[in-house]
Amino acid sequence: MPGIVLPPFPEDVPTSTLLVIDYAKIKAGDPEEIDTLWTAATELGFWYLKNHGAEEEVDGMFDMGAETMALPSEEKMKFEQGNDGLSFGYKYAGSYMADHEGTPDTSEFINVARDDALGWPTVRHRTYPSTVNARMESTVRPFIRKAVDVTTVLFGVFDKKLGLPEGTFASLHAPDQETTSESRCIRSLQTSPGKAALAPHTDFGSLSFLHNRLGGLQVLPVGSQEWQYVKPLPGHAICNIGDAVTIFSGGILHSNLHRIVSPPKPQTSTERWSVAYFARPNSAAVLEPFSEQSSLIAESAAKAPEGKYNPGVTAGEWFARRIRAARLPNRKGLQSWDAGQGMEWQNQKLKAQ
Ligand SMILES: O=C(O)CCC(=O)C(=O)O
Ligand SMILES: [Fe+2]
Repeated sequence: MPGIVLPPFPEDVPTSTLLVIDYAKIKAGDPEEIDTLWTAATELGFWYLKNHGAEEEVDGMFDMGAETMALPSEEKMKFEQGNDGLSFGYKYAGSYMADHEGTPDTSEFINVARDDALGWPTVRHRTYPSTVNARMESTVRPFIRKAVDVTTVLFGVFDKKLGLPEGTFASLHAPDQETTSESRCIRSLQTSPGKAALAPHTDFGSLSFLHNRLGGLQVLPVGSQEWQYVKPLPGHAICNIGDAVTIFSGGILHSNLHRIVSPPKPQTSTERWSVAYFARPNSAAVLEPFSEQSSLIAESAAKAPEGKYNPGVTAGEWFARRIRAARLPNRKGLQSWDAGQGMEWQNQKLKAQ
């Protein structure tokens, strides 16, 4: 959104200090930068990423999101995700639960499957609104390609640090394998004070590459009782670890709880938009620690309570279960809320209320 001056992020709200990682240095193999990335990925599980080289594509994605959300509701609803565990397509605000009481969320999404964007014009999963199709080649595919490159480089660091054979994580995110990986544009509508626009959750997949212009994203660091804002920094992406990578690493890499609330004053009445890419494992990959390939992982997994990192499902099944459980029309009381929130939720449930 070039040219639009946004109100500043305030100085007087609790704010998380994320480490800043220089992607150019990571790519060049800088050992100090790699160590800082490792600290970020194993402690908070969130970090800023600068010099990622995707700014132009990200701007295009914000435009695509705005064009799509401006379509008449009945047009968007032709591409709605439904209640069967699919996340590609349009999600209307109010289709997810924002809390355990079943309050409707206030975030609207347009998600495009990696496989549909890379395979365009062949339809691999589903079709999309005209505004997405019009930008599939000029915007969506280039953004997804950049995001795939960035996440692949970061996965390479995780292979090395975890003592895994080179290419382990890359082959779990192979371009020729079916995946739930997707791009997302979000419009979050204002909520009443104290209510989330998107419920507390850990991300389902492997690694998220997020772009914010306004505040509203909050993290709940382990051991903290207080939600902390993540301040958007121009040109910096926000990256975070998802549950699948926590499982594969036997808990070494950390997926942290986060949520969206209304932007803090003086940003509150400005409409909030985000753009993201979610790298997720091949749908057929079984979610379990790579204990046989790495003694570090074996050691860490052995310390965890029985079954914690062995959900006994594939990445595709895990993902569909969580999406189904997040949908308000599928609500069956507290149980379905819990099932939708992910791994960290099980540990920090009480704190997050
Ligand atoms: O909009 C944001 O800042 C975060 C979105 C998010 O957490 C998600 O879509 O999983
Ligand atoms: Fe998230």
